Amino acid sequence: MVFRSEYADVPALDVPIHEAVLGEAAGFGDTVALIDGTNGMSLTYAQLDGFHRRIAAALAEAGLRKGDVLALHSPNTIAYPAVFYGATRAGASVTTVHPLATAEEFAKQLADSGAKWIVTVSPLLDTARRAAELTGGVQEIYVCDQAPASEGHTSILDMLSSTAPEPAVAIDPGEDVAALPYSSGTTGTPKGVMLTHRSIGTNLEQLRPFIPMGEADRILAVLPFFHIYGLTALMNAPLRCGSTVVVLPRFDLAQFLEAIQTHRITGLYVAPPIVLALAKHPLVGEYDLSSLRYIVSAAAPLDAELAEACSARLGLPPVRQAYGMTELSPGTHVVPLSVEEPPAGTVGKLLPNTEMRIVSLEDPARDAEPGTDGEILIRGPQVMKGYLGRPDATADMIDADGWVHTGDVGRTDEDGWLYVVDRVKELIKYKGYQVAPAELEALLLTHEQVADAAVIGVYDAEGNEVPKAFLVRGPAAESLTEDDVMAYVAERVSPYKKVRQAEFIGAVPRAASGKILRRELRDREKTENTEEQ
Ligand SMILES: CC(C)(COP(=O)(O)OP(=O)(O)OC[C@H]1O[C@@H](n2cnc3c(N)ncnc32)[C@H](O)[C@@H]1OP(=O)(O)O)[C@@H](O)C(=O)NCCC(=O)NCCSC(=O)/C=C/c1ccc(O)cc1
Repeated sequence: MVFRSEYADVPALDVPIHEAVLGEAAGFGDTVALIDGTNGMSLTYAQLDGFHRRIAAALAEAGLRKGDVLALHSPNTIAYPAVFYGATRAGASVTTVHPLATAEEFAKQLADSGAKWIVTVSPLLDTARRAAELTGGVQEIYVCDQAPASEGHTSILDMLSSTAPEPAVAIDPGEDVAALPYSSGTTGTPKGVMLTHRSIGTNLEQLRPFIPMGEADRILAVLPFFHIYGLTALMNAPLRCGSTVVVLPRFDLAQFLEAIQTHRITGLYVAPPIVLALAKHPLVGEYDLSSLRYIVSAAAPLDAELAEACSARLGLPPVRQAYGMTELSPGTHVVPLSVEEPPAGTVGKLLPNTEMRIVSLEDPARDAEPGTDGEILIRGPQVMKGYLGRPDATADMIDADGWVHTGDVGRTDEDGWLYVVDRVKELIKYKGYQVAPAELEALLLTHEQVADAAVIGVYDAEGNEVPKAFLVRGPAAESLTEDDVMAYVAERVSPYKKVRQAEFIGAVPRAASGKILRRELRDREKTENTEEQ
């Protein structure tokens, strides 16, 4: 059975993303577009419009051409949007990079995406330089700020006085890639997700009616712009509507609460760990959060009781969930703000122009019985173009009829509300960040004393899903401890990918094909936990 959206279709947005978002910017004039929540510096819409055009001109003058890939390697700053839209206006695809990526992780992304240009911030310049050295291929590294440490690198602040002509690049919104975020999808290591101007823009149109934004809205951007969630909900959507975006570079609870109070924030887009803090942390009571009108949570499963505790404590309507994934630009479901009492735990209803199937877990060729659990399949204009340079991985993810196999397990109720209940993909979600078991397993096998390794997600005492490694000792590795191995990994990956639990076992369970039997490890984990209780 194909579920279709109950909402009327919206037209595809067939313009480049910088036009879709900043088309009205000049008209918003002196309205404040962006505020740095750490120091109060701000940019108006007229400045954002002018600055992104100058950056486009300077990049084109430096030799950036349509189809080039530019790596944007920065925490959230007020300069981030100007660089992003400047790059797309010059014809680039922007690959967004985690600011805490190690040089080796960054180098892999540079090599895979073929990036020729890097824009970073001076505190991260060393990592960017090392990554560029490891790959070759990078023509120039720019910085967003000005600091003695970045001498010899052009700052985008210098670009603002460029007198070069603004490039007029012909962009085909349905074909040309605007953003190239990395995601591991349902299996394997991170891959470049090709999101076209049209898929991102149309998804903005699909989402707009349900969480409307306007000039009076003040949105807090603490989730990262480099993930499609932040890029869409915290950058593209509010800047398109003349709202004000208050930007924070990382999540620090006191700074976050202070920013809500000082800037009279009206809307929060968060992930479950922030809902937890808002529901439980004593510090929350010390701030005036009365400006808040709504909270949206996405990126990972949100416990219904926790959501209820959060909205009750803050005197707000229920926390609205949304569902989607990077490969879907990202949204497919949302709980509309206009629905006052959505059922507890739902991630929402299908967005316009979007279709869904829920297929049997035993026999994917069959639909699951109505109301029962099955894998969620999605079709719609927000589906990615594919994984860059990986036709096989793309074909595994998008079938011949255009359905994306999400790897998430869900069911609907009789009113069409979707509930996500489990996951069949091997991916681990640490606080809404993807951790690919295959990537950690490959790294663990580079440890001289580890003979074999498998990684699955387990839950820690706070209810966070965390990576756990099952390890087989190599010969002469009797003295190797779990802590040694965890420290080895921690030195080589971004902090969110750390292995946070480990256990030695006799052998990793594998199928005849060599494939790790993760279910056996999960069952083993469950049995051990039951025995402990
Ligand atoms: C704000 C969070 C929730 C919590 O932050 P945290 O507590 O600092 O933890 P981190 O996970 O960021 O950091 C891991 C470690 O790095 C450390 N860290 C941290 N920033 C630093 C630092 N700048 N220096 C140095 N150490 C540091 C941090 O202290 C921590 O240390 P440790 O635990 O001791 O290893 C953070 O995890 C976070 O941003 N998560 C969300 C990720 C995210 O946006 N995912 C979206 C994927 S796309 C998607 O799902 C789309 C859905 C969607 C669906 C439908 C829609 O309509 C729209 C969207």
